[in-house]
Formats: sequence, C-alpha cells, structure tokens
Amino acid sequence: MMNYPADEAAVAAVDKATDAAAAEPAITAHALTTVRGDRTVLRGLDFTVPAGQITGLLGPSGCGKSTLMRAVVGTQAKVDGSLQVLGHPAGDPALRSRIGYVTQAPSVYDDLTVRQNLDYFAAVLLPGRALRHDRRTAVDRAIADVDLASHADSLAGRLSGGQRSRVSLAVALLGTPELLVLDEPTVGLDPVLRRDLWKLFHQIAADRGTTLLVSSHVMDEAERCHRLLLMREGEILADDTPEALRRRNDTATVEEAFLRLVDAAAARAAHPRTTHEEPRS
Ligand SMILES: Nc1ncnc2c1ncn2[C@@H]1O[C@H](COP(=O)(O)OP(=O)(O)OP(=O)(O)O)[C@@H](O)[C@H]1O
Repeated sequence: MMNYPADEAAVAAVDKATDAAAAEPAITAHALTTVRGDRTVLRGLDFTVPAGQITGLLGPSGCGKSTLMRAVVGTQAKVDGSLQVLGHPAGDPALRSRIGYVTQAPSVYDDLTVRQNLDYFAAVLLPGRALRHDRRTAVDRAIADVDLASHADSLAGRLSGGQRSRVSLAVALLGTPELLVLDEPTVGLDPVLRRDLWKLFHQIAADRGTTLLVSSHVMDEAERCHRLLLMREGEILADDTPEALRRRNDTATVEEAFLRLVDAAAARAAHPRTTHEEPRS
C-alpha cells in the first residue's frame, strides 16, 4: 500500500471534501425505484452523493446496496425515477470512461498474471503504440496503489480472495475515474488490509478529487466515511455524516444510531399517525 503520513492525508481529505461539498453532487437520485423479478428492491429513493468525498452505502445483506450501485453504473434493468451521474443520466455512454466499478466478484483472468491482467485492460483504455509509456506508468501505479508489487508476476488464479479483489480494484483505478463505485471491497480482508484500503480510498479522494461510493455491511466501516447512506429493505433510513448521525440519535456509534433508526421505522410502520419522520439534514 502507498506510504504516506496518515494525519496529513486526513487533513488534506477534509479540505478537499469541504471544497467538494460546495460543488454539484456527483449523483442525484429522485424517486429511484427498481424491480427485480417480482420484488420492488429500491423504493422511491431520494438522495445525493457529494463530489470528491467518500460516501458509504451501509445496510444489511439483501437491503439493495448492489442493486443501487448497478443502477448508478447503468447495468441495472427496470430503473424508474431520475438518476443523474456526473451530469448525465445513469447508463449514458459518455459515462463509461469516467466511472470505475468493482463488483463483489473479482473480474480478473485467472490464467494471466497480475501485471498481464492490468496490461490487458490498459491496452483497452489507452490503445496504440504512442501510449506505451503511459500504459506502463498507469499499470505500475495501479499495482503499487493496491500493494501487489510483490505479486505482480503471480498468476491471478493463485492469489487469495482478498488479493484477487485488489487486482479488480487496480483495474478500476487504471483509468483514473472521476467516480469509483466499490461493492463491498473489504469483505474477507484482514483488519490490517482493511485499514490500508480505507487509507487508499481517502488518499484517492484527497489527491485526485475522486468521488467514492463504497458499500459495506460492516458498521464500523461507517465511521471511515465522509457521508453515509444507511439502507434497510430498499429504503434509505438516513443520509448524513457519521458525526451528525451519532449526535442526532444521541449514540456513541453509527451502529447504535442505525439500530435506533430501524426501531423508529418499525414504530412508524406500526403506528403511522403517532410517530414522526426522522429529520434529514
Ligand atoms: N437477479 C436477481 N433477480 C431477482 N432478485 C434479485 C436478483 N439479485 C438480487 N435480487 C434481490 O434483490 C434484493 C437486493 O439485493 P442486493 O444484491 O442489491 O442486496 P445487497 O444489499 O447488495 O446484499 P449483499 O450485502 O448480500 O450483497 C434481494 O432481496 C435479492 O434477493
């Protein structure tokens, strides 16, 4: 993983994040609804994702996180409502080179080495002899970003699950996208690698101004995000900063705040006329 002083990176991240918060949102959804099979998986969502920040998409398994991400990158069918991404409707061909998307299943070729995988995708992104040097630089940088230099010549099929996920992340970083959509990138990783990946996410946001939308069902990762979208059963329970969520719900952790919001939503469903909506900031 890249080495850099964590404090400096954190300060830079906050500065950049503050600047970016004033800019146009990277993603704006209005009444976003998606049906998969015979189920309505996303139920009329309204939210924004600020540019240049890390927004965590958190919620239990099956609540619709991957579906929302697929809608954002334009691979989800039957999406209703409005979804603007980097100033275009989601799925617009103009967005293809501007978004990096890493799915839960690593998309790498097992019979190629780490470097060969990246060389292949770099050749698609930066084709032609004239860009040979740029390709080499981009590949070296992406391998270093995900801390796989010592495995650059290993076959992807012989890597651990976490290492293969990092090859997928390196592929997404190749094109220096403006928006990175990462579906549970830290699942199955040990605590040290998880911490290092989060440092990398912060560095990418701070140095490149990249917007990151990162899903997780591990609530302690919520504290590492600039903003959070807390989801449950296809709805957004909260859209706020971790600090504001803790403060407003009078809890020590985001996890406790989430549980309170779940209880409040259940109470609202049981007694729709006697309880109040959770205020959004
Ligand atoms: N191909 C599909 N056809 C029909 N329903 C689907 C399909 N894929 C997912 N679903 C349903 O959509 C709902 C949301 O799934 P989704 O994968 O978006 O959840 P998630 O929050 O990302 O879950 P996880 O954290 O386990 O990945 C689930 O109830 C799931 O059963």
